[in-house]
Amino acid sequence: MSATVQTAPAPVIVAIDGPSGTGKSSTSKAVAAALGLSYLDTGAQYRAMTWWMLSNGVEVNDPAAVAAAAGKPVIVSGTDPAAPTITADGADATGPIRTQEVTAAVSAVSAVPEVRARITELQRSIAREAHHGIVVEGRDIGTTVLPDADLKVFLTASPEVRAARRSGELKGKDAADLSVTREALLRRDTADSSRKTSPLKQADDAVEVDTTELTLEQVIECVVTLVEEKQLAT
Ligand SMILES: Nc1ncnc2c1ncn2[C@@H]1O[C@H](COP(=O)(O)OP(=O)(O)O)[C@@H](O)[C@H]1O
Ligand SMILES: Nc1ccn([C@H]2C[C@H](O)[C@@H](COP(=O)(O)OP(=O)(O)O)O2)c(=O)n1
Repeated sequence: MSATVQTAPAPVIVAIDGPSGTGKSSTSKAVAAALGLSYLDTGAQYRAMTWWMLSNGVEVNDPAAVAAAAGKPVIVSGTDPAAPTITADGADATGPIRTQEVTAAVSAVSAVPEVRARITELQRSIAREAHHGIVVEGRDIGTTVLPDADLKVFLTASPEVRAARRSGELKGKDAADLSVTREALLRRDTADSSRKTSPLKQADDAVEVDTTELTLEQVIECVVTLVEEKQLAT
């Protein structure tokens, strides 16, 4: 009698990059939940680093001061897509990292090479430890952090649609009008795309998905299909 040996499927690594408001977080969480994978929001890590610096009196527009402090905070990400968490030195950073103050400072902090080196190392170790696979979303995942990812997706959408999505989220909190949100978003795109160290950029082997005319459900379905196709091909 011959025994059939069942081998667990190899962990799948999915990189989802793109500018703000294209749907990276919503899509990545849903895809990870649907496929039983872990989830990592790398933007939350840069935001947590920025929040820690602002809270600890580091001059965020002084790259030398930011570089000197980059090794100090202990940043921990919980990777359950149903309840992702983020802490800095043990303090819950979930709420504070979404303030306008952090959003306005995060591009400057994340452009500093010492910050990127530290957080990139953290991201790679989280991906290595994800035994069932992981969806990692950010700006430089496909190009720099996980260049050997099994699937790379680059989400895009028109600036108008992205601003409308963001401003829909802000209502009742930091209500900013649409044009202010649009300008802030485009400023951040320019800063993130033009920095020297691992700028926001589509990887050569990424699949581009323009979400302008798609519902969130359609984007999720499209990415789930792309992951399943990769899994079947290996
Ligand atoms: N395809 C879509 N259609 C409509 N709204 C969307 C779509 N994708 C995302 N959203 C909404 O837009 C907002 C920003 O999405 P999010 O996933 O945070 O984007 P990102 O992580 O790229 O900044 C959220 O409120 C989300 O629900
Ligand atoms: N892999 C990453 C992820 C984010 N960043 C930086 C640049 C982004 O403007 C900020 C915030 O990222 P986040 O994904 O939270 O931003 P949005 O949700 O798209 O507004 O962090 C980065 O430099 N590299």
